[in-house]
Amino acid sequence: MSLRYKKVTVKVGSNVLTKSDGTLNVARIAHLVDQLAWLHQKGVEVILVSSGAVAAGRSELKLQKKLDTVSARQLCSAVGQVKLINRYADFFREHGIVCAQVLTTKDNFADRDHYLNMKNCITTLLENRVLPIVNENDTISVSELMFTDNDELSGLIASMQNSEALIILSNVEGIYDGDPSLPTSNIIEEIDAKDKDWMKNVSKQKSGFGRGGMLTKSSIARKVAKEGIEVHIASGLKDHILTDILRVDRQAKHTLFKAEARKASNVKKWIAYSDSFAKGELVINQGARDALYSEMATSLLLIGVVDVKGSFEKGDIVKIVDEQGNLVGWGKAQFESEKAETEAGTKYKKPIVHYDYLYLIED
Ligand SMILES: Nc1ncnc2c1ncn2[C@@H]1O[C@H](COP(=O)(O)OP(=O)(O)O)[C@@H](O)[C@H]1O
Ligand SMILES: N[C@@H](CCC(=O)OP(=O)(O)O)C(=O)O
Repeated sequence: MSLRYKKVTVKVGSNVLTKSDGTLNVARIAHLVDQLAWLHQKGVEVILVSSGAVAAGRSELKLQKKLDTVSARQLCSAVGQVKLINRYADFFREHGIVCAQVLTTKDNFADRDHYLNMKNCITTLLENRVLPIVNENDTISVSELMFTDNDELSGLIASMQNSEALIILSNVEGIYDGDPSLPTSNIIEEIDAKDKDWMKNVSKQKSGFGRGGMLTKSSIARKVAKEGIEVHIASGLKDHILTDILRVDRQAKHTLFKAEARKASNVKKWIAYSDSFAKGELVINQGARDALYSEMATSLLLIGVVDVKGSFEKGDIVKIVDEQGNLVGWGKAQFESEKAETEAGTKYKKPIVHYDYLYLIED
């Protein structure tokens, strides 16, 4: 019996791990661990991104007074993460597997050094046959600098670790072609990452304990699939779902985002997730935009830059927008903002962003 992948990132949403009364669904966690352990024993490298800390903490605490959102999140996650990780550790131990807790914040990916440090941490765990369990550190995350949700974090981890697949387990069977609560809606079984049409059916609606909803899952899934990683969105409430997705002799109804054949380089992957760390902005004209989107690998030259906003140093990430303010992509600046400003619109030879350090969002 063969398996589809040898290296996967699995993300589990809060609603899979909690019951409707908010308490941890211990039987569900045990069943997920059984499947993850089976994969681990078959030699698959697994990284688990698990939500559920806030939900687990909330059900444990009897709050004496009403707290503001930030304090409540800090308190609940600090208490809940301990409960959650202990459950995982106990269940994995029964399978003879050592797991590890990796708590992170968006800041830990801010520059290339931090990013590579995080990558090294997870790689070292995997090399030592330790199963990493990653979660955002909500206790110390600053609201404005948080991941939208753990879907975004799992996309980043899958990309950073060069996983072959990202499996997102939620409380729905996949992406529906209409309102998920209507009997007339059906699961879209396969999505081409280039296609956008189906997105109109995805609403902002989210489940009881979820943070981002299907909308973030969808856009992250597209982004990750375009980097050459297959993305499966499936129900974590279904028995054997993980093993059914990985075993070639099994099938399970869910949504698959087909990976694009072209694989992005490691540096481009890092830049793809660096939007919130951009220090400045380059406004480019239509000609430059067309050149960047042409079939040829093209660097951004200053001749096509009409405005330089903000202050940045050589090596900083800059945002690239068109004259209408639409986002074109991000890149690593080859020189500082002052020089870019002076030379903007000129035939200055050295590109402000080299193609190897340029990530374009598609239109
Ligand atoms: N077209 C759609 N197909 C599936 N789910 C959808 C769609 N539009 C909105 N949703 C909502 O997205 C929810 C899942 O996202 P979320 O609440 O973030 O879960 P999780 O806790 O797993 O991250 C579903 O429970 C559903 O209410
Ligand atoms: N770090 C949070 C995760 C919040 C979150 O993204 O939840 P979800 O949308 O259910 O994946 C927690 O552990 O509660």
